[in-house]
Order: sequence, then C-alpha cells, then structure tokens
Amino acid sequence: MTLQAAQKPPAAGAGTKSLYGGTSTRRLTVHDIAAAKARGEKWPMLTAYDAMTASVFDEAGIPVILVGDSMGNCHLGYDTTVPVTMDEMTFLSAAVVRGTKRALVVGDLPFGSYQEGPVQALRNATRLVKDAGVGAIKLEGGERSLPQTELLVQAGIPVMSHLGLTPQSVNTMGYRVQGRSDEAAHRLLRDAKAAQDAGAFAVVLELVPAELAAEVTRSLHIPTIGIGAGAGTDAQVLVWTDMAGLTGGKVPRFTKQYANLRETLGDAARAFAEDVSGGAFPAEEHTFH
Ligand SMILES: Nc1nc(=O)c2c([nH]1)NC[C@@H]1CN(c3ccc(C(=O)N[C@@H](CCC(=O)O)C(=O)O)cc3)CN21
Ligand SMILES: CC(C)C(=O)C(=O)O
Ligand SMILES: [Mg+2]
Repeated sequence: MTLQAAQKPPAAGAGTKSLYGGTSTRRLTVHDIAAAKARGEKWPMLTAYDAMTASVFDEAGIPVILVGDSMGNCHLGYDTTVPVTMDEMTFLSAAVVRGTKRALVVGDLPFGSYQEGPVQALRNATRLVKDAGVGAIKLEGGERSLPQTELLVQAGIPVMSHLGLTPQSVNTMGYRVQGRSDEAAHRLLRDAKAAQDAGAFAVVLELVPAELAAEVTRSLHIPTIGIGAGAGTDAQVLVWTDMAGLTGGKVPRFTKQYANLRETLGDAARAFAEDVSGGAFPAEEHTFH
C-alpha cells in the first residue's frame, strides 16, 4: 500500500457495514461487533488514554478503542496495572469518549474494582457507563469472574472478557505465555465458553499459543481479540504506545512498531530547545506588536 493510500481507511470495497473502512458515522455498538464475526471480518483494536490520541484513531477508522488499565504503565508511570484506580479509569475513559465519534469505547475495570463480587463490579461498571460514557466494560478472568459477568449483562452493560495472561494477576502469574500444558489449554477453553455463556460479547486472549487461540476462536460464536495470540483470532489489539513506538525500554515480542514516536517527539523537543537557546524562536511571525 502506498503512503497516500494508507492515510484514509478504505471506504470503497470494504462494504458499508465493515467495522474498519465502513461508511457509517454513528457510534458503533456491540451489535456491530457481533455482525463482523458472522461476516468473517478481521478488525483492529487499539488502546487510548486521552482525547487527542483517541480522536486520531477514531479518524483513522479504528472501530474499537480500549481504555486499558495499561494506562498504569503507559500513561501514569506505574510499573504494573495493579495500582490503577476507578477515579483514574473514569476520568481518562471520559476523555476518550469525548475524543471519539464512531468508535465503541471499552473501559477496563481495574484491579480491586470487581474482585469482591458482582455487586461491587456492577457499582464500578455503572460508574464507567454513566460518568465516562463507555459502551462496554472489560474484566479479567473466565470462570472466576462469572457472577460478575452475568450480573453486568443482566443490568444491560456489555462485557468483554480477558483470558490467558491477565496482567492484574502479575503477582501470582508473572508475564508468561498461558495455556501451554494440556490442562491449562482445557482450562482456557472452559473459561472462554463460560464467558460466552455468561453473556460476554467478546473475549481477549493474551499471550497464548496461536493454535490454542485459533481453536478457541473456532469454538465460540463471539469474537476473539488476540494480543500475542497469533493470526487465528477474529481481531487484534495492541497497546497504542507500543504500536506507535512511544513506549520506552523493552516491549513485548508480540508488538509490531508502526512508527517511532519516541524519536520523532525527542527530535521535536531538541529542535525547539536549540531554537530557544540560539534565539531562532520566536521569530517575527510568532510575535505581536
Ligand atoms: N506497554 C505495555 N504493553 C503491553 O502489552 C502491556 C503493558 N504495557 N502492561 C500491561 C500488560 C502486561 N503485558 C505484558 C508484559 C510483559 C510481557 C513479556 O515480557 N512477555 C515475554 C514473553 C514471555 C514468555 O515467553 O513466556 C516477551 O518477551 O514478550 C508480555 C505482556 C501486556 N500488557
Ligand atoms: C492489552 C489490553 C488487552 C489491556 O487489557 C490493556 O491495555 O489494559
Ligand atoms: Mg487491561
């Protein structure tokens, strides 16, 4: 694809109903996501943590934007997602909703906001829906989060499930590939079916072997969204700062870097600093008399 062609989502040929490249400008819903699985469409999802970045992705045609608790690492400067609070999730989710017109915005329930039980989960999910305006929430865990998923769905809140590596459990699980043994593979399949039966509209599969992710994808009627789960899932998600090359330090091997924002932004900051110290900025055109 030429650079020119890459600047706009492909409206022609993609079909009016496509999630990516579709011509509809109304806000997408979980019904649009369900219809994409029936068509066999593969679709992209990115995280965002602020209005401006979210507006760029919305204009690029990204149909689903996740306000991930990865904001802990990628926006708030923590080492893990564990410290992220409901206040942080609510404020930043509201910003992402304000920055978007078309994308379905999904908000992560952070660690400690749903583990106490379904009533706590409903209280906090309701906050993301009412105060931030998200169209769906995501929570980690299959069978262990079943009562939460069922109550939220009953209450009218669409739930995205998150299986495989669940980073909120880093202190017990680490950041290892999940589902490698036969027993763990069966557990993942059971968790995915349990999430679907409880009414989840989609399942994230993080850091699982590609063959297993493909098998889960074939055995569910709801879409699977992979991250480090191979090419056989219905959708793919990446953390936006990894995808755009803004994250400093080591990034997971499953990430593909489509830009080098860290270098671009550093260059801009250094050029500004040079101009100020050398007296080249501000020039006459930036000056009022
Ligand atoms: N910047 C960023 N990107 C992410 O994808 C991400 C976050 N932060 N924070 C929350 C979780 C944590 N995630 C992680 C973190 C580390 C690995 C990691 O080190 N994986 C090893 C593979 C380990 C193995 O082979 O078992 C790797 O080399 O990719 C993976 C996912 C994914 N999420
Ligand atoms: C990586 C995705 C699935 C996530 O949960 C997050 O960004 O918090
Ligand atoms: Mg998350």
